[in-house]
Amino acid sequence: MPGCFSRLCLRTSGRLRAACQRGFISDVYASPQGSISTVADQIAKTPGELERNLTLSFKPSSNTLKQTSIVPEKFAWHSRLPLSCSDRGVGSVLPFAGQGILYPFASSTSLRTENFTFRVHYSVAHRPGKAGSKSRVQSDRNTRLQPRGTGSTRRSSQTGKTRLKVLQKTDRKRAFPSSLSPSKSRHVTGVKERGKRRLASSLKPESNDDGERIKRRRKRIKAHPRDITFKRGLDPDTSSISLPVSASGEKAKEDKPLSQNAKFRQIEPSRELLRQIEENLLGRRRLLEWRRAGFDPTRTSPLDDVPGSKDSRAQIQETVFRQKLTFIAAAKIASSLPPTRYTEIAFAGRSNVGKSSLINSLTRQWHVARTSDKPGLTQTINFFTLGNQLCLVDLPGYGFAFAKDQVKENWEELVQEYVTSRPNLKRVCLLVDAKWGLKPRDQQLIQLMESSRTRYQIILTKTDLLPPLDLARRATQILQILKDHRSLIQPLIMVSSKSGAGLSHLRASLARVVSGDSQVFRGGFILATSCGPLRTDTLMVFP
Ligand SMILES: Nc1nc2c(ncn2[C@@H]2O[C@H](COP(=O)(O)OP(=O)(O)OP(=O)(O)O)[C@@H](O)[C@H]2O)c(=O)[nH]1
Ligand SMILES: [Mg+2]
Repeated sequence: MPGCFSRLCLRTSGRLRAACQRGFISDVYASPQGSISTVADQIAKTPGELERNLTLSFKPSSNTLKQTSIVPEKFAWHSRLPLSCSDRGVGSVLPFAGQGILYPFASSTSLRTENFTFRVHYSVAHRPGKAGSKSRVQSDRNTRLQPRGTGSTRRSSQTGKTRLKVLQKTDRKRAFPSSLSPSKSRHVTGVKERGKRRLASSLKPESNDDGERIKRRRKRIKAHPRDITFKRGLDPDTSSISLPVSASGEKAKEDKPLSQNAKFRQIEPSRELLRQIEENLLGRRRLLEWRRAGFDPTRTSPLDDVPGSKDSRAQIQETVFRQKLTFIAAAKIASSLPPTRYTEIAFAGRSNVGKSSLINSLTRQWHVARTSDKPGLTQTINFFTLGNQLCLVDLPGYGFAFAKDQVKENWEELVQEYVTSRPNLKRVCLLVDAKWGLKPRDQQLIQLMESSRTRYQIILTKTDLLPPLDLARRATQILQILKDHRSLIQPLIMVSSKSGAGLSHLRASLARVVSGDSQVFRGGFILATSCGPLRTDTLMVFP
């Protein structure tokens, strides 16, 4: 019985939470009010009485801990069973039996990181319907099946199971006075408890006596706005589209303008692009797929390793990217920019898009450029030399960042000045998060570079977070938006610093900057042609 408490959720005033999925707390959501650094527990997967230690390392920034509660987020059928919890950390715990909510009221107001160990005791009953395992939950669930005001059951004298039977009988009589076949009725009494619930809903009448269609209520799962686990990487406020059904039964498609999400899904990517994504294992993939292709998922940036190789550094194809990456200067103001000795390639984009990570993974020299999951870490223009030929420039990001407005304005102005007036800047790699696509601030920078004739190339990052089809749509969408831009350098390249997918393409493309034979192609994608999925020696352009 997997996934009993499939998600636990830690909330502080509804803003701070840690989600637990498939038995492990895997995602951590932080807020400006505090942060959780480590959460570890394995939640029950088998029926029975269980006790577990749930340890949270939590750093409050104000007296927020008082309101912290642990809530099983996805209420499973057994979640009404009593839970109990005792506290071995700071504060006390009030078990809220019957509701499945644990309230640890902590008295601590210190701003230090604290470890709280909760001894969570929960009893997990057998699944309803299995022999000898009728529980209180079962009858609770059955009670919920009963619509209000039917009057067909008497609470005091009937068990949940009997009530369900009576309810089904009366419902069927009303909806299908004579049409229900005997075989179907046998089926109704024969199926297990879970099946009964589905059947009961399927037996509901779809139209009344006048032939009018009755609106069926769609079940909407309300997710936390920052929870993108089951979303397809699109705008959070446009995730669910329901087309209303008019009285005549026609869908009012024309009346309502399509949402951003619906428009996005209408994009049809080309076959070449889809093939390229498949061949290079771009997009969100299972580890199994990586293994089948001969990659070792335990390595850093695994898809950037040629299968079977032991020395990953030696496998970097473009010789220029094998050389040592050295930090030489950081500029906060225009006057502190270093002299123009090297050919420069700059990495621009929104904060947290993965600029610094890309510089590290391109050279496979980790931790040279500093990275963080907090937007706004890079606040100066950082120059890194690669041998004596090339300089990779890590620009501060624009958009949301944890920095003062004045500081942000200063660095944004500096970036604009740098990309428009630096004489030895040969290319700007404009990084776009594959999940969010081009944003207005990206378009502003593009306009600026168009007017100053700075050459730029679009690099889609974090491609490992998106399903392959959505990734292809995103690439197509961006190329459509930018199809008439003159300074845009093709091809658009999709990479993931985490998985290493697409990095060899980017190296090949950037190596041309050094050799001086970069061209502006009009509308195309690159396709790798070689023996292995990532041995890209030949680049072809498909218009
Ligand atoms: N899943 C995934 N995460 C990534 C990828 N690239 C970067 N990240 C993560 O994104 C976060 C931000 O990365 P950075 O390289 O610091 O981003 P940045 O653009 O330099 O950010 P600023 O310096 O704030 O402008 C880090 O937590 C990285 O681990 C990627 O390809 N896939
Ligand atoms: Mg950075």
